[in-house]
Amino acid sequence: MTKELAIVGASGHGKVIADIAEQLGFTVKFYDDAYPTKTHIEHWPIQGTCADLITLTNTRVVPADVVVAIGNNDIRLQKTQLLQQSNCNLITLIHPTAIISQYATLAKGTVVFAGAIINAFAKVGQGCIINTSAVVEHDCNIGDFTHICPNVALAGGVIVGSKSWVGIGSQVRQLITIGDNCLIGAGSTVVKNIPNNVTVFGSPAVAR
Ligand SMILES: CC(=O)SCCNC(=O)CCNC(=O)[C@H](O)C(C)(C)COP(=O)(O)OP(=O)(O)OC[C@H]1O[C@@H](n2cnc3c(N)ncnc32)[C@H](O)[C@@H]1OP(=O)(O)O
Repeated sequence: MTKELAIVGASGHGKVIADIAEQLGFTVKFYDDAYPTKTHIEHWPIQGTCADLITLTNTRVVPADVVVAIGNNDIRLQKTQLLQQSNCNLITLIHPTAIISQYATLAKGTVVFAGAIINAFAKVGQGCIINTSAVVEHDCNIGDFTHICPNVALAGGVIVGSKSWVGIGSQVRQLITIGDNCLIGAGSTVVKNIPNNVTVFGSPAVAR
C-alpha cells in the first residue's frame, strides 16, 4: 500500500514538495484555503481547505502525514500550529539527492530540497525550508520556520533565528548571528551580526 501525504498549500513550493514526496513513494493530496475557487494545481486535484483536512483527520484512528507547503514563514507557522492540535503527523521531507550529515538534526515539518547539504552538528528547527542547493555548514543553528533559499551558503557556526528569510544566493560568514524575523535580500553577503526584525541586502549587507 502506498503512503499518503497531505500537502497544505497548493503553490509553486507545494509542487516541489509533491514531486519530492512522489519520488519517496507517497501519494499526494493537496489542501488549500483557496478551495473551492481553486480546484487543481497542475494535474493534482485540491481536496479541500486546511479545515477540511483537520475534520477528516480527526475522524481517523491513524494520524495523517502532513507537510505544510507555504513559503510565507508566518502563515506556515500558523497552519502548523493548527494542524498540531489535530490528528496530524508533521513529517520531515528530504529530497533523495540532499546530503544530511549523520550528526545533523532536523526537527519536524522541515523540508530539504534537491542538492542541499546540511553538515555535521548543524541543527535545523521545525517547519524550516532548506531550499534547492542550499549549504548549511557544520555547527549552524537554524530557528523554527526559517527559510534558507536556493543556493544560500551559511558558513560554519552561523546562527539564524526563527521566521527569518535568507534570500536566494546569499552567503553568510562563519559564526555570524542573524536574528528572528530578518530578511536577507537576494545575493547578499552578510559579514556582521544582524539583530531581530531587520531587512538587509547588498555586499556587504546593510540595513535598509
Ligand atoms: C524558489 C524560490 O523562488 S525561493 C524565493 C527566492 N526569493 C528571494 O530570495 C527574494 C528576496 N527578496 C529580495 O531580495 C527583495 O529584493 C528585498 C526584500 C530585499 C527588497 O524588496 P523590495 O522592498 O520590494 O525592494 P525593491 O524591489 O522595491 O527595491 C528597492 C531598491 O533596492 C534594490 N534592491 C532590492 N533588492 C536588492 C538586493 N537583494 N540586492 C541589492 N539591491 C537590491 C533595488 O534595486 C531598488 O534600488 P533603487 O531604489 O536604486 O531602484
